[in-house]
Amino acid sequence: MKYPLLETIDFPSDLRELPVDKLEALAAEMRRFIIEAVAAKEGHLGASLGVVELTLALHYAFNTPYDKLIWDVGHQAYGHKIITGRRSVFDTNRQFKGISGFPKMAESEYDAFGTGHSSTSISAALGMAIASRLQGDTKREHIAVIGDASIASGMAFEALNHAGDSKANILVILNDNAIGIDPSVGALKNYLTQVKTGSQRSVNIFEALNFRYFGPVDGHDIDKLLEIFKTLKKIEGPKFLHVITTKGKGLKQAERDQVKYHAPGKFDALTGELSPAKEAPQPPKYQDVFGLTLVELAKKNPKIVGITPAMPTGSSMKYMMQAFPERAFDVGIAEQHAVTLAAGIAASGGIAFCAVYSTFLQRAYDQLIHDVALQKLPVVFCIDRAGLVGEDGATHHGVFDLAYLRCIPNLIIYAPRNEESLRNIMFTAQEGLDLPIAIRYPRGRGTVIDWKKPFEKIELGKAEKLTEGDRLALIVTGHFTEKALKLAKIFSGSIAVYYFGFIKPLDTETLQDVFSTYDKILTLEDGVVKGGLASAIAEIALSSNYKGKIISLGIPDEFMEQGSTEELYQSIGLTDAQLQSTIHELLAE
Ligand SMILES: Cc1ncc(C[n+]2csc(CCOP(=O)(O)OP(=O)(O)O)c2C)c(N)n1
Ligand SMILES: CC(=O)[C@@H](O)[C@H](O)COP(=O)(O)O
Ligand SMILES: [Mg+2]
Repeated sequence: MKYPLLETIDFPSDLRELPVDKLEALAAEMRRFIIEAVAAKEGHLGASLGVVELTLALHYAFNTPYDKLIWDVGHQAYGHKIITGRRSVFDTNRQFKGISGFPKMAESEYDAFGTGHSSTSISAALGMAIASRLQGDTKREHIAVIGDASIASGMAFEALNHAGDSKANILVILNDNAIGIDPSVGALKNYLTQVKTGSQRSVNIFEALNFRYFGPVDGHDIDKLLEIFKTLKKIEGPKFLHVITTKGKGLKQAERDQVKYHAPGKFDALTGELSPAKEAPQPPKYQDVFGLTLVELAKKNPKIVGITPAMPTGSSMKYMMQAFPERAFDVGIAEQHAVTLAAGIAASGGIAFCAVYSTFLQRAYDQLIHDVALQKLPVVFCIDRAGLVGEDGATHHGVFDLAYLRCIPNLIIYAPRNEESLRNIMFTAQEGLDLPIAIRYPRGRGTVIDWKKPFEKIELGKAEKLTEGDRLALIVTGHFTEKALKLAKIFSGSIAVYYFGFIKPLDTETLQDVFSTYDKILTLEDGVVKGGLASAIAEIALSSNYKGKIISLGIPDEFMEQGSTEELYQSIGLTDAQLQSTIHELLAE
């Protein structure tokens, strides 16, 4: 047997049959299992390696699934999945039609709450604890395992504030490894460092919030964890356990380069070395174009300030942070704060470029409306990971932004068709706007660009006709414009491609031309059709009494699961080949 102990554990009930002295060996097997699985299939590595002992100790000591265990973010729950009925399908982790890379209630009764976005676990656990109490069950434990970066988020603080003033049976376990995806930031991080080094002698802030505080304890010492859990199980009410772990524990490279090995892509399971990069020259990532262009612009424009909530590497804001440490801020997992901080900078004459993943910007919706748009503060939102993101799945796809932004007055919304137009809109925005702008672009690489090409100012609100064609108007936005151009080539002379970079303000003049010329319009976008570009066009078509046919392609009205973007496109008819046959049918009508 490759994993003699692990293969005997299908569920936590099996685990609880093992003598305690076997748990360390089991932990070593679990670690090896995770390393082999992630090396081959990719995924989040460091976080799961760091909580192997904690995972085993929790399921050993507590009566899951009766006791509720919630993993904050959930990217560290691979070990949990492996011992809760999913070992045999773990090779499908994050794959199309496979298991999710995050806890998911529909997947297992052991996944007490679905996660993916951070800092929700304490609120959810508290809600469950209140419900248990109301149902007369005072014995059930409700456990939130939350990382040091995630606990610094406002939402986690709101929950601590509430929980500490309750009698709820809640155990908050702070898994402190001093890093998020990038190094943790902020005063709380400094405080936690002082607690760990013993230099913090004043009041314990968690005790001050009325939690029974335990720790700090070595989170890789199973015996110690079990001993503390024994004590904690006897205590009713809110409890807080501070656990110290090492992210990437057990794989040398992952411990050494914790940022890279957060989600390292494919690597050699034996050596830990990353798979070599592809040899063929590749177009740059949108993220790098964003990050390097920002530095280029900031060199000339001292008003520019960069902000990212906890994603300096992912968004490439790190380039600005390296070049201008005084003018670029990683504010931690604090999307709401990031947006209002940007509003404050704009209110005082600065030009704030706020880089946020589309899915995480959902957190800051009120700030967008109330603090930015209502006051016409010209913040530049660089909305990264717009569209389908792939293997992270439903929690992370950035498909709602066009719909949720389009209804906000005063907001300009632009989706560059390639990296060159991303550079040009950034240039245009920093020249000075009267209104805020949201620039949305996808994860990954686009087309080859000429970095030396001088910037060109983009005319706000203007659509472009990119190809001539007499039978069908194809209205497209964002990076899907490349798809549209390929189609125009195939159906040469038949399809007129209109690139609507601006979803708001919408170029109604060009639209009227389209309405008066074509009796068939196809709209194409990588966002939800309901509320996005398609809806914008339909609204004007209705008010213009357009009598032709409009077909709208994009993300349907359902949550898309995980898979490669190509597999996901295939599942909704958006591959190049499927689009070609759709157009073929349309033209044949
Ligand atoms: C609201 C939100 N913002 C950003 C992220 C991206 N993100 C995922 S994991 C992570 C870092 C989490 O760090 P920590 O809580 O310390 O857990 P660790 O990875 O160290 O186990 C971040 C920023 C997210 N999932 N949710
Ligand atoms: C768990 C989480 O939220 C992040 O690690 C996320 O998976 C990052 O996504 P990117 O890989 O697109 O930066
Ligand atoms: Mg951490």
